[in-house]
Amino acid sequence: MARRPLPRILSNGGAQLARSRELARTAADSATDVLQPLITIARGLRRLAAAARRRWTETPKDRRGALLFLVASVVLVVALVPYGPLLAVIALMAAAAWQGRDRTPSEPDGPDDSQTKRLQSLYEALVPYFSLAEDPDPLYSHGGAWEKAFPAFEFDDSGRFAHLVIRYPAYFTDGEAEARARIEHLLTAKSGRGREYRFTWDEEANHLAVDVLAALPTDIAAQRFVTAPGETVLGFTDPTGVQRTLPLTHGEERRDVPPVVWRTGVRSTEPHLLVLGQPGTGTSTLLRSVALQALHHGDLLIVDGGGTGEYACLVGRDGVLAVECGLTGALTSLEWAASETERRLISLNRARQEGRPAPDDTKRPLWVFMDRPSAFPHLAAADGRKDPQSLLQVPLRHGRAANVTVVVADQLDSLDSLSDAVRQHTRARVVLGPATPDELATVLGAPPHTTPVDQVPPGRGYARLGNGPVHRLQVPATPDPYDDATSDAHRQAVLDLLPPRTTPADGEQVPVDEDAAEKKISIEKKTVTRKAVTDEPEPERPERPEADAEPAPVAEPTPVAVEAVAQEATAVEPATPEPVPAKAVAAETS
Ligand SMILES: Nc1ncnc2c1ncn2[C@@H]1O[C@H](COP(=O)(O)OP(=O)(O)OP(=O)(O)O)[C@@H](O)[C@H]1O
Repeated sequence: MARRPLPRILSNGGAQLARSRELARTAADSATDVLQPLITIARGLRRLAAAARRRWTETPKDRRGALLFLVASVVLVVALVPYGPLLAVIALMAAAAWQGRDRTPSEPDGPDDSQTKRLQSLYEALVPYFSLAEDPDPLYSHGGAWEKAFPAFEFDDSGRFAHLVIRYPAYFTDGEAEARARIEHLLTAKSGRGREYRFTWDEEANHLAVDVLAALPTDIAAQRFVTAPGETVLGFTDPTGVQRTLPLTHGEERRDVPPVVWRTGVRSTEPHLLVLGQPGTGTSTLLRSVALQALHHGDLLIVDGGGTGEYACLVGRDGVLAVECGLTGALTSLEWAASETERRLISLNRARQEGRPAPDDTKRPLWVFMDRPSAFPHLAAADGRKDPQSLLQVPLRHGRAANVTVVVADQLDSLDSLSDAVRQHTRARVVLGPATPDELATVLGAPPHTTPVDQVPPGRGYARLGNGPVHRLQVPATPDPYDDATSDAHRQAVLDLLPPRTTPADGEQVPVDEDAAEKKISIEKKTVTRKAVTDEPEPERPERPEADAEPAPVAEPTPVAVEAVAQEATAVEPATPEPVPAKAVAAETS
């Protein structure tokens, strides 16, 4: 369908609105300047009237008659005297102007003593970095004047810098990352640790601006974000970093917050996501948040190497194909994801060659989430089986065309254990929790322009989409609703987002004995093409396509409606009822 252009007000409305707002502000400023005397006199008259009213109410009732008589006599005398009324009006205006003058004490010019000491000490600290012995007229010298070096500064209420502009000599090597890092490190130490600063280097003007960043909001709970299909909110950032805001609800309150939006799908330039962080910094929470958003438009497959059951709330939900914690389940699910990617590709290629639009069974996004893949390799090696991570290669390499998105999360120090495919194809990156500038630069491909701090709340970090800027990030609170430590409000927010349970979670209703449970195949009533995922020994599969080769042709599965079938296990009479671990959806390829 041909796309119709947006109405002008929507396509460039932002710029027009900003211009109109600027014009209105300028007009208001000019009007205020012109009308200033009138404003002052009006304010004075109001104050005089208030004083008169106060005087009248303070006067005892028995003396009000005398007061009234006095005022009437004065008015009469003024009326009879030549030019009396005119002189009275002039006197009244003068009194009003005097009373209406602005009485707020003027700001003291320049910094106070303690602020001057801070500026001088910072100046001295910068001397070794910004001076050369051969410079005949150094901007920085011991005992020199800081006034020339710091053209603008602001202090906060605690007396620490809130904003500072630093001039530096043209010979300072501001193009070198190490030289900049040294200055940024020094300024962070001298301006107060524990706060985040943004450094803006103006290489043309030889200026460095330092700004203290406000903390990102940590009180945003999971909710239905206003986004288009294919857009996922990773979290929230600084207003200067992005062009857009999202309307959010926070209890009764509504507010607009700037989001970091990640776009997936065939047009995405960063179709897969890698999340890294120290333990306990919120990587699983981010995956849960993304999963809840993905469920609105797609199907999900979750492999949890951590095995802490953090995705249990998703088991059996409409659109959740499988939540796997064990090695066997992970392998079979990911095998299926790889072959489904191939099937979609083949189907799409065939349709394109025949001049048909993309078939319907390739359009619904498929999401593959893998939390802690680094937990599997040694298990797989001990068992003589392949590392599940290797099965991500096809979805990662060909997923974009096939509408398959991969999200991987792991611990920061496991970066080396991630496969080449994961590292090459996850161009959307997030690092959560404390990280050194080097670690951030390694993962994100560029250092952030803000100082990382040591103490951060969970869900705080940095995000970078492809070659874009590095954003500060705060992930919305999306806790595990089954965790006892979760607050009621946050638990309810997550539960409200969960789709209904269409597949009973294994073990909820089907009591079977332990041996039988090993053979249990779960059930599903979907008509989407799916491959059976079982705990049976993995069947022999055709070779996976090599990195750059075309996907190996596989028999194209046709959609099959799979009725709820309890296989094998249900025939066994349960000796001891045991919950069965959640297993994947069953379906058949033909
Ligand atoms: N964005 C967030 N807002 C509020 N709390 C959060 C956020 N992210 C994580 N938390 C809290 O921090 C704790 C750890 O979160 P989570 O389990 O997601 O971290 P993790 O990095 O996956 O840890 P692990 O490595 O142990 O699996 C949880 O109690 C969680 O509720």
